[in-house]
Amino acid sequence: MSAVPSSEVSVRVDDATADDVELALSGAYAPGPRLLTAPERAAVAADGTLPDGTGWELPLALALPAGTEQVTSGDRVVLVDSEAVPFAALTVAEAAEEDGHTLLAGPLERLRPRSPGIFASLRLAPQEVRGEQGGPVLAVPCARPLHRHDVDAILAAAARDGAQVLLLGLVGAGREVPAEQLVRALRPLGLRTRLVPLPAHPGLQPVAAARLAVRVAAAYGADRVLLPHADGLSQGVGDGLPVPVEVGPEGPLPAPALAQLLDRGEPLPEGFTFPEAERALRHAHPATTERGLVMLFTGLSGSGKSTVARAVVEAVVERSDRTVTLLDGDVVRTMLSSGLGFSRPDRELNVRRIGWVAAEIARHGGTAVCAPIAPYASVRADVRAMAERAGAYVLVHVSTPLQVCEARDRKGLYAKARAGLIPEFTGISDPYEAPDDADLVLDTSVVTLEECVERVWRLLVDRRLVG
Ligand SMILES: Nc1ncnc2c1ncn2[C@@H]1O[C@H](COP(=O)(O)OS(=O)(=O)O)[C@@H](OP(=O)(O)O)[C@H]1O
Ligand SMILES: Nc1ncnc2c1ncn2[C@@H]1O[C@H](COP(=O)(O)OP(=O)(O)O)[C@@H](O)[C@H]1O
Repeated sequence: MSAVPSSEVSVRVDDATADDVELALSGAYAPGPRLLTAPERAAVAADGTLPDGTGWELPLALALPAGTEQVTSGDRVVLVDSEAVPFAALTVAEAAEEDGHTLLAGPLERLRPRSPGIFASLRLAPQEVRGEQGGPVLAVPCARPLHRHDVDAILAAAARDGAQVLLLGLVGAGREVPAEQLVRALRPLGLRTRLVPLPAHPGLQPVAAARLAVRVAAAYGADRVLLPHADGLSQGVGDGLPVPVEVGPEGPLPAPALAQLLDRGEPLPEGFTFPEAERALRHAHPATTERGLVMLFTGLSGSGKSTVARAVVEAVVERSDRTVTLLDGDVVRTMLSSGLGFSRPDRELNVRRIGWVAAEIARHGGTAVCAPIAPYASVRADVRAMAERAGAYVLVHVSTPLQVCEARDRKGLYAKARAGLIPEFTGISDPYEAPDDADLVLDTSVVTLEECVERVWRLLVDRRLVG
């Protein structure tokens, strides 16, 4: 039995961290079920080994979210996933300050299983997969559909070595192709497929990411590994691991050319891929004219956000096949954000909610047009991140000067704000942080409504967001 912890806090972790913890707990990660200490992380980052010489790439630790009570060595931290399941616990061995964050290290233990997710039967622990087969195993870690030339190379390599093929569909957080589409693309190949929740690690160098995939494949029982689309990365693997065979680098259609055809919704070259792979790709990467879209109009009260946004919605509906939802300030504040006021936390929550709903609309291929003041740059950055994960994002700054907005004073609010009757009024007694990342700036004191609409439309046409 473990010692009684000095204190216990709960920390909600993002999906990528939860996936990493899951792999550490399942035995797929070389350091075992634990998060790495500062010296270990430094060694891993510097030369791809733990201090004891074991090869390892991932400097896995837990950043304590801002606002969480401080923890120290000996405390227990319960990790809660995005479905609110307290699935693991960390006994803190080290709490180190790094780049303004507290990074926690120490042993992990499982508290309860996480929701297995879709295709649960394909998600097995390394030891279960290792127990499934005899003889040599050629593993192929894949994060995107395999095309004909990949499959030809896989089958040739397997035949050469008399090996069975094991497709490891990498499906963790941040992956380009969602799990369901990857499985649909891989299944018809008739090869043994297992899903591994290895998230994308944007901080890792490509060589390190490739090595990590090879190590995880080895943990799943592979003695040979094939990296599709590896583009020379396998040169850097070595280290006593199965030497990966490479397909590639790109096959007959380089990735940028493939992306361009998908962007334009044009046909792929005859015989390049399988129908299921093409379907999966088009689903994950729709033509730009069919991709979800979030447009955010930001600006002072009275700047013209609602007026321009409404006119843009009408133009988009009249001129394109897009279906549009207008998240207008009034509707949002009476429905989605009813009860919220205008303090900084309330405004942040209001704008985040708008961004979340808009991103969901975009995720399903729709168009969301939003027109809140959205005065804070940090929250607009969050909205941009949510939207870009789901589709395209366009930020329009309606930059009409304060004096003009105040002179318009359609709702009589500026007069009240000046009289001190409305506290925290944007532009008068509350800040507005003008964006420096706007795609378009419209000053409605000098640009007519018709011209505003045409400028937005031209931007959409230039970006191929409307056909
Ligand atoms: N204190 C204060 N500051 C700014 N605005 C105020 C305030 N109190 C009420 N209103 C009215 O609320 C509208 C702004 O709401 P938003 O949801 O767009 O604001 S925010 O993005 O959450 O900051 C805004 O509407 P618009 O004129 O359409 O922008 C105002 O009419
Ligand atoms: N070029 C223009 N574009 C948009 N609105 C304009 C323009 N010129 C004048 N206006 C007027 O400015 C006011 C803007 O109000 P509104 O669209 O509700 O702003 P917001 O949503 O930013 O508070 C409206 O009365 C509108 O008729």
